[in-house]
Formats: sequence, C-alpha cells, structure tokens
Amino acid sequence: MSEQVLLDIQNVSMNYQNHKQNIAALGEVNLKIYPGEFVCVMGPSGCGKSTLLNILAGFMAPTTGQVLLNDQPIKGTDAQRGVVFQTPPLYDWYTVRQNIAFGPKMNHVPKEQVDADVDKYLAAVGLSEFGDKRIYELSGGMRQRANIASSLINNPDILLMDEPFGALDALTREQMQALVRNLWVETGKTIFFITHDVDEALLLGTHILVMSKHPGQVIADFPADFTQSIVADQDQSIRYTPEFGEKRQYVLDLINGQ
Ligand SMILES: Nc1ncnc2c1ncn2[C@@H]1O[C@H](COP(=O)(O)OP(=O)(O)OP(=O)(O)O)[C@@H](O)[C@H]1O
Repeated sequence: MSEQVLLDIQNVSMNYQNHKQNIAALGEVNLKIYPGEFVCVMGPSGCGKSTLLNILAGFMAPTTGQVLLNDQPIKGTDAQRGVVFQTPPLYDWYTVRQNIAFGPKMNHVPKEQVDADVDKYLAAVGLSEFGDKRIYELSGGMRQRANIASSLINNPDILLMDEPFGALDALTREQMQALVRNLWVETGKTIFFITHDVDEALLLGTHILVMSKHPGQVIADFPADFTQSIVADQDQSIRYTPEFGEKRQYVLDLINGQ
C-alpha cells in the first residue's frame, strides 16, 4: 500500500439544524484512507454513517473540519468520487448501455471512447448480454451491477458505497460481494463501504471502522485480511475459522454493547 494519503478526514463533525432542534449527527472524526484500501464502516442505526459518506461525496459541508482528497479540500460533488446507494439512481426508460454512457457523455467524452468504455464496464459487471435491456426489465442485482458500472466508467479515485446490497436477497448479495471484491482487485480502486452486516464487512474490508451511537465517532479502527485470503484461495472457507468468529464477535459486542 502506498504511503500517500488519498482521503484525509480532519476534525469532521456534523450538526443538523431542524425545526429549531440541533441534532449532533457526527462527533469529531479523524481518519486517513490510503489508495487501494477497502474500508468497511459499521455502527448502530442513526450513528452518522451516511452523514459521513455524504460529506465525503461533497453533497454537504461538515459543521467543523475538512476533508482533503489528494491534498485538495472537497468543496462539492465531482467525478473523482463515485457514489453507489442502495437504490440505484438509474433512468428506468433508458437502456443499460445508455445509463452507463450518461456520465461520460455529459463530460463530452468522444463517442468511440464512450462506446468502448461501456463495453468494458458491461463486461466487468457481467452485463454484456443485457446492454440493450431497459432498466425496468432488470432484477435488483442487475440494476446494482449497472449502477456500479455507471460509477466506475467515470474512473473515480474512490467509490463510496452506502449499503449497496441492503435490498438484495442473500444469494444475490453473496454474488454481488464477490463481484465488488473482484472489481476492487482488478481496478485497484479505493472503496468506502457502509454496511449493517458484520460478515459482509469482514469478508470484504481491509480496513474496518466501527462507529458509536450519536454523535457518531469511530470507536474501533483495525485492519483485516480475510478478503485477501479469499482472493488468494479463491474460496470463502476462512469465514468458518476461529479468527473470523472472534473478529465477528468483537464487532458485534462493540455495536450491541452501546
Ligand atoms: N437531513 C437531516 N436533517 C436532520 N437530521 C438528520 C438528517 N439526516 C440525518 N439526520 C440525523 O442524523 C443522525 C445520523 O443519521 P445518518 O443517516 O447519517 O445515520 P446512519 O448511521 O447512516 O443510519 P442508518 O444506519 O439507519 O442508515 C440521525 O439521528 C438522523 O436522524
């Protein structure tokens, strides 16, 4: 892993002002994310995970502190950060191909380049045969594949994923986890991934964060290497080892003990 910090989160906190109420959503968060990390974030409902992701995406500014991406302060949204939500924001009546091409077209990328890139990312997410289908004709898992392709085609420095598989059935979810792990290996992208599922976090992440109840703060921050073992062994049997069970219990105790 390179020593160059990709994302530097400095004294970031967030208070929402609503109907004269002040909601302290995020306490002070300080965190460094390095290129190529797969960061998985967990914590109880309402602890500020999405708030933090929205700040990293540039959808809103923090109340205090700042976030630097490659040493430059984040001041709004841009293509350096791709965002993947649980509900894909795709155009239902456009084809998969048109949806994936949308971002590059808006950025005036030449047509031949867009066509080649769409083919590449359709293949990367396993949708080569579905490029001409309209979004409403797709299953939930296929929509999320199209969503991931439409983020990756913009070549972001970091992919921000907010419970991307939360609405999928267990089998599709496992397939999507394998897909994202493979894309992470193939593209070398940095991923910031929010999940409620401790197994999912440990099976994917190289850097695990657990947050406290609100105002949310990072109460555990540790490396994990289960995902590298899965890549090396091409199987998931590591999830049945005592080490995996111990880590899972440690995280569950942190979350449930709040
Ligand atoms: N726009 C908003 N205005 C006011 N309060 C908000 C707003 N968005 C979030 N909150 C509050 O901020 C806190 C953190 O919310 P956030 O959605 O970031 O948590 P979360 O950890 O992502 O939750 P979940 O796991 O349930 O998705 C909660 O108390 C929530 O009610």
